[in-house]
Amino acid sequence: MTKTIKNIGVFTSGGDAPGMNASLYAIIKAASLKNITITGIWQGYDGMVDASFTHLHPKNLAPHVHQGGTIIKTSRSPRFLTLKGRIKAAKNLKKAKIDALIAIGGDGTFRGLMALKEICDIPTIGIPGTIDNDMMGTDYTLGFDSAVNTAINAIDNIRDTAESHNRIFLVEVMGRDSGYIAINSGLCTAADGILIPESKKDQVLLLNKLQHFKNRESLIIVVAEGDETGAIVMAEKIKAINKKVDVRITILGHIQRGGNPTAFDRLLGIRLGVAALDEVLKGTTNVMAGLLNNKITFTPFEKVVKQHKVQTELKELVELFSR
Ligand SMILES: Nc1ncnc2c1ncn2[C@@H]1O[C@H](COP(=O)(O)OP(=O)(O)OP(=O)(O)O)[C@@H](O)[C@H]1O
Ligand SMILES: O=P(O)(O)OC[C@H]1O[C@](O)(CO)[C@@H](O)[C@@H]1O
Repeated sequence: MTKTIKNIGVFTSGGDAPGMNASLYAIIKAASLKNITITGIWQGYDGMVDASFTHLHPKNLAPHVHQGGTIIKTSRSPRFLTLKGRIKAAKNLKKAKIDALIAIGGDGTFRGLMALKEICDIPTIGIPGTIDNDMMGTDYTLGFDSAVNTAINAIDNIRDTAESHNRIFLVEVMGRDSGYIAINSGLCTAADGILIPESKKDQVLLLNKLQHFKNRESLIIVVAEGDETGAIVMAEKIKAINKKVDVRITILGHIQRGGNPTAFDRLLGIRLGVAALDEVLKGTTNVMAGLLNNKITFTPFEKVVKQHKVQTELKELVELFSR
């Protein structure tokens, strides 16, 4: 028989992402209306290993819905990667009478929940929270839309100075293994080239175009962090084939992880938060709540692996606009 769930542990893990606070708020608000206690676990898996727990009330979260980051903090926890660390975490959850877990994080976070399952039968549900948008089982991850908008604003600013000097700018955007931020921000800023890890053709197209480039106009090239060469090496390649070009590099970095979440990310966080809560209360376990074709869907963690493929339609757009 499924154990009655009265106390749910909630945590954020991996890279923070705008929309995490909105999602936490939704979970806590919905839980309070069902008389369910929400225990916040500080700093991701580190808080589980250290028994760093706190009671959360909707009033704690409502003033933070519009803010990026995560008020209960996050971590990449090497200790939880060890069996010793996970055994300690499982004991702490039991001692704190936590009956179920909701985790907001990326695919690494869900791998962590699968590892925990081997030593502890607590039900777990995941909410995709990463700016990289690199997960199966959802069209969008929390924070992606906000990160893309941040990158677009930055690239728009760079465009002004690039135009004024007729320079080539290589703008590196985040995405450890994924080109989604580069594709969306590049297309929305009319970039002249978009380099992503999922394509091998992109560099060839760009270098062909730049061979005879005269400094009579500017060019914006958006490069994904996870691209096989990256912005710095690419700048060298460009200078090697065309000595006349004036190239500058801007690495946007963690600026893309912060800032207020967009309306899309706030609403996504709220929808997935409430759906995750309802589903875990039904006794469902080891699934991630996602949004597929604008419908809430639950996908087993085993299938939520890094998504290295980009839709053909988007890839074709990248090639079209890189010519
Ligand atoms: N195989 C695993 N076994 C146990 N724990 C894991 C495993 N993989 C990841 N974790 C835990 O999950 C944490 C978060 O994973 P990771 O750092 O990969 O971020 P993520 O959730 O993928 O988010 P992001 O996409 O923002 O990087 C890790 O620091 C580690 O503590
Ligand atoms: O938090 P860290 O360790 O700097 O991680 C940076 C990585 O996290 C991500 O921002 C995803 O959260 C990647 O795009 C990036 O490569």
